[in-house]
Amino acid sequence: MKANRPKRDVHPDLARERLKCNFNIEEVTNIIDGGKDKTLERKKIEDIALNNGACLDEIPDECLSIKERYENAIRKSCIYSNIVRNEMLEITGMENFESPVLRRTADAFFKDISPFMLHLGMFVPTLIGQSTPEQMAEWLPKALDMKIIGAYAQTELGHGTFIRGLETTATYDPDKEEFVLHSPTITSYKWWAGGLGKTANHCVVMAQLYTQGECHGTHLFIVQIRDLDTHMPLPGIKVGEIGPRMGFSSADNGFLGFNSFRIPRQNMLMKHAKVEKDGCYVKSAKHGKLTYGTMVFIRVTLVSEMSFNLSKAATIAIRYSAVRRQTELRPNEPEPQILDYPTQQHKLFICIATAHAFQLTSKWLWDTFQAVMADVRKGNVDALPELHALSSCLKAVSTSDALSHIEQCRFACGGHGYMLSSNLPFIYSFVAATRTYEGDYTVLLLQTARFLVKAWEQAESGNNVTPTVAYLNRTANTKRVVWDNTHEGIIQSFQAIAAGKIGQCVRSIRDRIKSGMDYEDAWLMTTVQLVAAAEAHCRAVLVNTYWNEMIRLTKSSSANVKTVMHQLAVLYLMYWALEKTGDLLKYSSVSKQDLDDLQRRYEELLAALRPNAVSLVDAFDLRDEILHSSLGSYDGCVYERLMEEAQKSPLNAEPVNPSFHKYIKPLMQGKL
Ligand SMILES: CCCCCCCCCCCCC/C=C/C(=O)SCCNC(=O)CCNC(=O)[C@H](O)C(C)(C)COP(=O)(O)OP(=O)(O)OC[C@H]1O[C@@H](n2cnc3c(N)ncnc32)[C@H](O)[C@@H]1OP(=O)(O)O
Ligand SMILES: Cc1cc2nc3c(=O)[nH]c(=O)nc-3n(C[C@H](O)[C@H](O)[C@H](O)COP(=O)(O)OP(=O)(O)OC[C@H]3O[C@@H](n4cnc5c(N)ncnc54)[C@H](O)[C@@H]3O)c2cc1C
Repeated sequence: MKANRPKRDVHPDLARERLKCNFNIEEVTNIIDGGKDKTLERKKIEDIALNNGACLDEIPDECLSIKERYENAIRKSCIYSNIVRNEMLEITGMENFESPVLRRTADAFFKDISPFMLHLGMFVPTLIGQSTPEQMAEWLPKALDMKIIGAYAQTELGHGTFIRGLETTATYDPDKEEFVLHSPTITSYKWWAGGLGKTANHCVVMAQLYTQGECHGTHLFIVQIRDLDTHMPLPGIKVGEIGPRMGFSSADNGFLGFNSFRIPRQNMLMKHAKVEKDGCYVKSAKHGKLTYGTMVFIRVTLVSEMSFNLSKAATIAIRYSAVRRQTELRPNEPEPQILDYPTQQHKLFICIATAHAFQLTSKWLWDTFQAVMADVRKGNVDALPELHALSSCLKAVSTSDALSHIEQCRFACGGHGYMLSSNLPFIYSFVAATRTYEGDYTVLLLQTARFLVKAWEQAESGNNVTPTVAYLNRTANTKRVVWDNTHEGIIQSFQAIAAGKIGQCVRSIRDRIKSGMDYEDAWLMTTVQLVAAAEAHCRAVLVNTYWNEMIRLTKSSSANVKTVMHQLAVLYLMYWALEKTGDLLKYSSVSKQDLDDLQRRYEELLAALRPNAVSLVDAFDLRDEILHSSLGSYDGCVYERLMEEAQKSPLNAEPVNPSFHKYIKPLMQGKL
C-alpha cells in the first residue's frame, strides 16, 4: 500500500523564515552527523530506503486495529529488513548494523515501532557481547541474515529492576549435557520482551544457573522457542503477547514460560563464565557484572536516541509555530506567528539546544564505551565502574529530560499537538517507555550515587579520582564556589552543586550511622538526596561535555556557525542555571542581582536565536517521511494536512454511522 503525497508550495511564513537564516545549514548538519562524509552517507542510505515510497501507509497506523497494526508492521519490517540486508549494510559495513542511520530510516517505516527492533537492538548485541567465538560463528550470521529472529527476555512478571531476584531456573543435567529451563511460579514468567509475543523464534533468556547443586546467579542462554517452519511454540514453551499498552503498540511485547524445557549446554552464552561438560562452573575471571553488558550498551545508545527523538519533536513544534498565528497584540495589527512569543521560544529553543547537547555527549560517551570495552577485552576492567555510573546517569537524565521537553513541544502546538497525526503523542509515548526500560530512572541514579559516594570518600582523603569526577578533587573541601557568569563559571557552579550534594549525602549517611542506624538503613533514608546528587553530577557532566565538544567540533567552522552553535550551548547553560537557582544560592556566591542579570541575558539570547530558529531545525535534516507529522512537514502546509488526515478517519468512511439507526434514532423516538 503506497500513498501518494501531493507536492505543495512552501508556506510563505516558512519561506520567509528560511530567508532570515544567517548561517550555513549544511555545516551544522555535518556537525550533528559527525562529519561531511557521514552526512553524505546518511543521505545516500535515506534515498535508498525511502525514495521508493515503501515506507508510506495509505491508512494511518492509528486508524488500524491492534491486529492490523501488528500485521502491517510485520509486512513493513520484512520489506525494511530486506533493504537493510541487501542494500544498506553494504554501505555502512556489516559491523555497523546498529548505525544511527538505520535507526533513523526505520522511523520512516514505523510511526510506532518495528516488531524486529529488539532483534537488531538487543538480541544481536547480546550475541556479539556475550558469545564465545564458536557461538558467534554459529548464531550471528543467521541473526544478521534474518534466518533466526530473536528477543531479549530478562524481565519477569515479578522482577525487572532486581536482576538477582529473577526466578527462572536453568539447571544443568551432566548426563544429557543439557540445561533444563523452568518457570517455577507465575511471577517467574518472562514479561515485556519486545518481539517475543508473536514474532521471535529465538530469544536470549536470563536465568538462575544451577549446577552441581549450587546456584551461581543469573546467566544468559540462547533458546529456540518456535518451530522455524510452522512458527508454533515448541513443546514446553508457553508464549504470547502481554496486551495493549501506552505505546510500543506494534512491538508484540511478550510473556514466556518454560515447563522443564531442555536446551544443549552450548546454548549458555559463555564468553564471561562457563559450565564444563561435567557440570563444573568456571567463573568470570574479569568482572561479575559483564553479563549485564547489553544493558550498558543500550543505555549508551539511548542518549543519541533521545537526541533524535527530541530533534523530531522540536522540528515539528518549531515549524508549526512559524506557521501558526494567534491573538492580536495590538488592535488591527496582524496576529503574530506564535514563535514570536518569548514564552514559546522558552519552551522550544531549549529543545534544540538539548538535542545538540545529547548528540555531542552521546558521541563522547560512545567513544568512552568503546575504549573501556577495548580495555576489558585485554583483561583490564578498572574503568567499568565509572562507565556503569556514567551510562546509568546519562541514560536516566537524557530520557527524563527528553520526555519533559517533548511534552513541552506538544503543549507548544496547542490542540493540534494532541492529534495523533502530529506524531507528538507517538514520540512522547515511545520516549516515556525509555525512562523505565533498561533501568528505571531512580534505580539507575542510585547506581551512580554508589559510585559518587565512594569517589567522594577518595577525594576527601586526598586521593585522585577518575576523570568524570575529577572536579571532586578541586571542590570536595570548598564550601561555596565564587559565582562567575561566564560559561566556565557556570560549568564550575554545576560541579560545585554536584560536589556539595554528594558531600551532604555522605554527611547524612555518617550522621545516621552515628545515631545508631546500620549502613543499609542510613543509605535508604538518604536515597532522596542521593538521587538528587546523582542528577546534579549528571548535569555537571552534560554541561561540561557539551561545551567542550561544541568548541572542539566548531574549530574549523565558519564564523556564523560558530556563533549560532555557541549561542545554543550558552542557552543550555543559562537555562539550567535558572532552573537550579535554589542550588546555586546554596552552593555558590550568586546574588539576586546576578540571577536577575542571568535572566535578562537569557531572554536576550532567545531573541537573538529567533531569526535562525526554523533553519536550526532544518539543520536536523529530518525528511518528512521520518517526521510523520501533519504539523511538521518541510512545506509547513499544516491545515491542509490536518484536513487530509481527518478524511482518513474510519468514521468518515460513511456519511451516517449504523449506530444512528441502531441506538440514537430509537432513543430520539422513545423506542429504546
Ligand atoms: C537498528 C539499530 C538499533 C538501535 C536501537 C536503539 C534503540 C534501542 C531500543 C531498545 C529497546 C529496549 C527495550 C527494553 C529492554 C529492556 O528493558 S531489557 C531489561 C533491562 N533491565 C534493566 O535494566 C534492569 C535494571 N537493573 C539493573 O541493571 C541491576 O539489577 C542493578 C539495579 C544495577 C543492580 O544489580 P545487582 O545485580 O543487584 O547488583 P548490585 O548487587 O546492586 O551491585 C553490585 C555491584 O555491581 C555494580 N554493577 C551493577 N551493574 C553493573 C554493570 N552493568 N556494570 C558494572 N557494574 C555494575 C553495582 O554498581 C555494584 O557496585 P558496588 O557499588 O561497587 O558494589
Ligand atoms: C516498553 C517496554 C519495553 C520493555 N522491553 C523489555 C525487553 O525487551 N526485555 C526485557 O527483559 N525487559 C523489557 N522491559 C522491562 C523493563 O526493563 C523494566 O520494566 C524496567 O527495568 C523496570 O523494572 P520494573 O518494571 O520491575 O519496575 P520496578 O522495579 O518494579 O519499579 C517500580 C517502582 O519502584 C521503584 N524502585 C524499584 N526498585 C527500587 C530501589 N531499589 N530503590 C528505589 N526505588 C526502587 C522504581 O523507581 C519505580 O518507581 C520493557 C519495559 C517497557 C516499559
